[in-house]
Amino acid sequence: MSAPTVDPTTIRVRSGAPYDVLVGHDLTDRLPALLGDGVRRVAVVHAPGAPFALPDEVLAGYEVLDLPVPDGEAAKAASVLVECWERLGEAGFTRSDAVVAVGGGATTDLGGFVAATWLRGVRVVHVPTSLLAMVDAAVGGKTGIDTGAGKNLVGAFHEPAGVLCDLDRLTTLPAAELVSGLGEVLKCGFIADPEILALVEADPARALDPTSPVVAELVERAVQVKADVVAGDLRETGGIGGHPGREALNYGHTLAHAIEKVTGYTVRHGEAVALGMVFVAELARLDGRLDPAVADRHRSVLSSVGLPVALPPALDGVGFDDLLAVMRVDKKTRGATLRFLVLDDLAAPTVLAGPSDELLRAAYAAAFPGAPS
Ligand SMILES: NC(=O)c1ccc[n+]([C@@H]2O[C@H](COP(=O)([O-])OP(=O)(O)OC[C@H]3O[C@@H](n4cnc5c(N)ncnc54)[C@H](O)[C@@H]3O)[C@@H](O)[C@H]2O)c1
Ligand SMILES: O=C(O)C(=O)C[C@@H](O)[C@H](O)[C@H](O)COP(=O)(O)O
Ligand SMILES: [Zn+2]
Repeated sequence: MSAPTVDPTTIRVRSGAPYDVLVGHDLTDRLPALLGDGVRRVAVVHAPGAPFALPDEVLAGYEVLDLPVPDGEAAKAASVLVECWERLGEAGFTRSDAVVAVGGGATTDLGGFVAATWLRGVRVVHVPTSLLAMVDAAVGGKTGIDTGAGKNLVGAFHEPAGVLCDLDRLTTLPAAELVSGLGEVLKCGFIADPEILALVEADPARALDPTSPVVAELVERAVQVKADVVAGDLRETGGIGGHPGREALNYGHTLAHAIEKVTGYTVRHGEAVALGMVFVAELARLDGRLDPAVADRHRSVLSSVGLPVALPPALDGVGFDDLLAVMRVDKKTRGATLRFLVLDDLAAPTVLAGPSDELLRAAYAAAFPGAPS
């Protein structure tokens, strides 16, 4: 059942071409306003199934090209992208037409990349359906697909014209996916807004209830963090005043992406980010920059909502060297120099460039005692 209709919270992303992220209940009928005037035809990129359907009345004013794509990470493949291009070509899709991507972060990443590449860029509006996509993937304009060498290695920056975070959609989201989304929410807490950590710590059960006002506040706060960061450094070229800029949003992601790749994407993104944050917290602690109590807070708050802080069975038999090999092709790597986002303190992210393999190994052993090297 939907909560009573109230005006959504509007978060403006003040980047290259400013746009709004709407957060609230019962918002689907706002889609035409986000698409804007002059759009006659929409290509709806969506995963299969009822949670990713848009009501007929919302699309009534448009000619609709239905573009179903595989569920989850399987959508982020070159073959799927090519199939979408073929469909757009057959339809004669023009620059006055628009893409609408409805789904989790994998769908919005793929749909955004379709929009970024077709005719060198057409309008896209995201309708994220997972917590993770609402707070992160659909906002900020990073789009892309995976390759055999790793995650998100091909992509483009292409900002949406608007983002519709209808919290009612979270009621069908599987519990494990909500938990995964909390991984990115808590990341925002560590890098920028510690009130997020306090909200979750005060009552973890409410953070796990998609109908609770706490979840609405967490979404709003995490979107605000992302909006602020990308407004300052849209293309990840660097921050100012010692802040790492957009790379801060990559907190925990260097190890996370390697874990996702070596496990064939069977570990959820937010789960992998949780493990990656436990790792970089130990890295920062061993490097003498992070108070041990803050490092420990990673484990406590992540585990309080059921995020993993110990290596899952999917990593059985995987040694640190296997992960290190994948981390060497991370986008933040420069030549042979690996770079990790770490914290000097809560809300004080910085880049640690070129840590020795010994330090990395020690941090991994401290984070995950007994793990194979
Ligand atoms: N572009 C970015 O800035 C950015 C940021 C963070 C993550 N990402 C990417 O996002 C992806 C992860 O996103 P995700 O966690 O949403 O995963 P996902 O898109 O794979 O969705 C996870 C699962 O949840 C299901 N689901 C989604 N919404 C649902 C709903 N309302 N009801 C029922 N089921 C629903 C999907 O069908 C899927 O099975 C990764 O590929 C990650 O790299 C991108
Ligand atoms: O928006 C960003 O910038 C991020 O880094 C957000 C991350 O949560 C997200 O997973 C992103 O897709 C990772 O980007 P990548 O450039 O490391 O592939
Ligand atoms: Zn992420």
